[in-house]
Amino acid sequence: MSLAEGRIPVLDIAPTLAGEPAAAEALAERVARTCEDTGFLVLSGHGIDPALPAGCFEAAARFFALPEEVKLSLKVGALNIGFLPTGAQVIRTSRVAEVKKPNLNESFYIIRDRGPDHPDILAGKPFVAPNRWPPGLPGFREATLAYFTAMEALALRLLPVVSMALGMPRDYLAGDFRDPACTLRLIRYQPQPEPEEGRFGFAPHIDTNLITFLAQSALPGLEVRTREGEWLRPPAIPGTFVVNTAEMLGRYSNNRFAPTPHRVVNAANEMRYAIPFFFGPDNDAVIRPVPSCVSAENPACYEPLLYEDHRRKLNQANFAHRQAPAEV
Ligand SMILES: O=C(O)CCC(=O)C(=O)O
Ligand SMILES: [Fe+2]
Repeated sequence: MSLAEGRIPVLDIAPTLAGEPAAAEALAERVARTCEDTGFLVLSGHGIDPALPAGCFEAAARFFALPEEVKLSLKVGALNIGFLPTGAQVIRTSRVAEVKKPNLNESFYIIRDRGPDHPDILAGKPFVAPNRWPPGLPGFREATLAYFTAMEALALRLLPVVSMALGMPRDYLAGDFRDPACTLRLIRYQPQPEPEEGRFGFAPHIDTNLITFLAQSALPGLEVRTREGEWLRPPAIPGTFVVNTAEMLGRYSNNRFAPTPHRVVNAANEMRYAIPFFFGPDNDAVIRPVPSCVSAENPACYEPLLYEDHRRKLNQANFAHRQAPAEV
């Protein structure tokens, strides 16, 4: 086994999903060890029909091939729902690197699908609004939502493993994930065959949710920074998912499972596509370090945090169109 494979292990979750005795405990142990190190792992045996990510990648390619004016008519507004053109995201909140140049990607964000008369929308709940579906793309909505639904279900089935990896009872986190804030982001990266200082498909960053699921992209480009400062590529095994820990798991674990910086450079001569699924807590969940990760010697590093407050702050910092002109 190469060093990279050892630090980003491939974990077969089929025994856990089948409910085999002691499988979830054994998986939780391996997850914990990896989360203490790189925070990246690869899932096999997940039971997701390969047609679902394939259909979502295909939908992404069809969307980004639309004329620019059609895509711009779906441009994100106050919330990250819809189209984010190239150049609109600068990771100002990165603690990893000073990032000044915009990412060389364009994105399309989809959240849980709610019609305009959905009770959450009528109630004015924060961070909910109808999705912005592109016209003239038959099957796009169905393919992306089928993928969204399958990934949310998988994430919820793994939540007990995350609780156990934290050293808590299997249902400990369930109360914070009754209506989890999930986002499916379709991404197209421009080719970047010539390296350029400080220019990335996606600049070094950590994810801000709980855990992220990445169906394997057809092209390489994703790199993960170890604590020693080396950049590793996760094993690119077709049909698996790369999973990474994000900021809220860092908070729950009182930094025991600190999220790991990662970046994307698409050095190929063609477009690279990615379809990350971001799984996060309920918007009204209050994230606190869990008791098993706090002690007299290791006091809580974080105050309780309302997840929607966290999202509000990020929403303003990283996206050019939501900033006061003086800050841009
Ligand atoms: O494109 C990828 O492989 C990773 C994308 C990513 O890190 C993100 O969207 O947060
Ligand atoms: Fe990321």
